Amino acid sequence: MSYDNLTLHTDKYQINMMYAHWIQGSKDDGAVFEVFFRKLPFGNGYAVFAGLERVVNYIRSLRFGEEEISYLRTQEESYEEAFLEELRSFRFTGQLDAVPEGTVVFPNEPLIRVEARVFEAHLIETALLNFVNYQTLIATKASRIRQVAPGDGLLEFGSRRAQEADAAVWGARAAYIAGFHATSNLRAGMLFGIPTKGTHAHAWVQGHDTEDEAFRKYAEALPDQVTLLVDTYDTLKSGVPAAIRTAKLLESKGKRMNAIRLDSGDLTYLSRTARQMLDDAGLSYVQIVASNDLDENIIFNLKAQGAKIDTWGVGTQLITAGDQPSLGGVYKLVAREKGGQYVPVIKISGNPEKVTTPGFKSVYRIISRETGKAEGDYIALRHEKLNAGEPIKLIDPVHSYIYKNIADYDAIALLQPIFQAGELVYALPDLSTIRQYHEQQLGLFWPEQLRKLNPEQYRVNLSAEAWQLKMDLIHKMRG
Ligand SMILES: Nc1ncnc2c1ncn2[C@@H]1O[C@H](COP(=O)(O)OP(=O)(O)OP(=O)(O)O)[C@@H](O)[C@H]1O
Ligand SMILES: O=P(O)(O)OC[C@H]1O[C@H](OP(=O)(O)OP(=O)(O)O)[C@H](O)[C@@H]1O
Ligand SMILES: O=C(O)c1cccnc1
Repeated sequence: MSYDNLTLHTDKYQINMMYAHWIQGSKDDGAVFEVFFRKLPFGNGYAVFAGLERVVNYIRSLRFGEEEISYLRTQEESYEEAFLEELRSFRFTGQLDAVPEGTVVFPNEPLIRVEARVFEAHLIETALLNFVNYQTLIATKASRIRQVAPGDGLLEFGSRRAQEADAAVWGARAAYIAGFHATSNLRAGMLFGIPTKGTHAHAWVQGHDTEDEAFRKYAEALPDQVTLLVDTYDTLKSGVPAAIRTAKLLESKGKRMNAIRLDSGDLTYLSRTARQMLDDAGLSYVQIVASNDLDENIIFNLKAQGAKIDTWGVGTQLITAGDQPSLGGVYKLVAREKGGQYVPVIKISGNPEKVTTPGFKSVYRIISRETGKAEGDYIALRHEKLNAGEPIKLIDPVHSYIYKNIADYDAIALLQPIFQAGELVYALPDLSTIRQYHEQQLGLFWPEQLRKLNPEQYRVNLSAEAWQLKMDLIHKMRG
C-alpha cells in the first residue's frame, strides 16, 4: 500500500457526485468554485494565507492508480467499470488561481478559484480545504504570537504535540512564513529550508549523576551550540549556578555559551532572577530561552510583567491552534456552465452572512495612493474593468448602506494564475521570499487592524454590479 498517493484523500460524496455526473453525461461541464472562510480565527483582525505549495504538489500528482481503482470497486457496487476506467486517465486540466502564500486575507473573499470540468472540481474540494484550512490557521496563530514579541527569537517546538506528522512539518512551515525564526523539526528543515534549532531535554540531565556533569559533557560535545535546560531540579539553586560554571569553563576554552532555557515555574520571576545572576557573573551575553505551554497571551503577559526572555520556544498551543483548532474554510460553487456559458449560482441561508456571493469574480486590494495603506478589498465580477483613477464605490456585502467612494487608488489583483489548462504556470517562490512578502503585506495595514485584541475591522466589499447580481439571484431563487 502506498501512503503517498493523495488522490483518494477526498470525501466519498465527491466520487459519488463525479459518478452521477458521468452517468448523466455532464462530467465535462465547466464549474467555478471558490475557497473562502467566513470568520477570522482567534478574534484576530486578519488571517495569513498558507497551503498553496501543498495544493500545487497535490494537483500535479493526482492519479488514480491500480490500487485506488481496485479499492473504489470494493466500495460501491453501483460504480460501473467504464467509470472506473475513465478514472485511470484522470488529470487536472482546469484553471486554478490563488492568492500567494503569506498574503494577509479576510473573510468572504476568494482565496482560491477553481475553474474546471465539474468532474475534476468536485474531487479536489476536500484536500484543498484540508491543506488551506490547517496551514492558514497555523500561520495566523504564529502571526499573533509574533505580534506580541516582534523583536524576540521565536522557535517552533510543536512536533511532538502536533496532530500527526504532516501537521508537524506543514505547521512548522506555516509558522516560518508568519515570522517564526526556526523549527526544532529537522524534516521540516530539510524539506523546506527552514533554519533548525535545538537545545536538550530533561533526560540529558537525568541521565547523569549531577547537573554539572550533564552540562559539562554537553558543552564538550557541542561547544558552539550550548543552550542548557536549567529547571530539572531547582532552577535558581542548582540549574543556573551549574550553567554559570559551565559558561565559565567554556570561556576558559575561548567559547561563549548561547543561552539557558527555562521550562517551568514562574517565568517572569525566574527569568529576571536568572538574568541578574548571569549578569553578576559577567555573562550578559548568555541569553534566556523560555518554553512551557506558551501562547500569545502568556507571552504578552510575561513581557508586561518585565520578564527577561530573549527567545520563546512555542509548541503545543501553536501547532494545534489550541484555542481554536480549525478554520472553517469552505469551497462553494459560484458559477456553472449551461448551454456553453457560465451562469452564476447562489446558496441561500437564513443567516445573511452565509449567503454566498454568486458569479465568476476577481478580488482586488485597493491601496490609497495618499497613505500607501489598504482601504479595503474589492470583489468585482470578472468582466468588470478597474480603471485606476476612476472612482469606485466599495459596498459592504451584507449591509449595503455601508459604503465608501474612493478615487485615488491602486488596485492589486490578489488572485494569481497557478494552473492554466492543467499546466502549472506559477513559479513557487522559495520560503524566504514568501516570508519577506508576508512582512510587506503587514505594512499595508494600520496597527489598529493588526492588533491582537478587538482589532478594527478591515472591509471586504462588493462592486455595485456584484452586489446587484447577488440581490437579483436572491429574489429569483426565493421566487
Ligand atoms: N509569570 C507568569 N505569568 C503568567 N503565566 C505564567 C507565568 N509563568 C509561567 N506561566 C505559564 O503558566 C503555566 C504554568 O504551567 P504549570 O502549571 O504546568 O506549571 P509548571 O511550573 O510548568 O509545572 P510543571 O513542572 O508541571 O511543568 C504555563 O503555561 C506557563 O507558561
Ligand atoms: O510546552 P510546549 O509549548 O508544547 O513546548 C514544547 C515542550 O516540549 C518539551 O517538553 P517535554 O515535557 O515534552 O520534554 P522535555 O523533557 O524536553 O521537557 C519542551 O520542554 C517544552 O516544554
Ligand atoms: O530544542 C528544544 O529545546 C525543544 C525541542 C522540542 C520540544 N521542546 C524543546
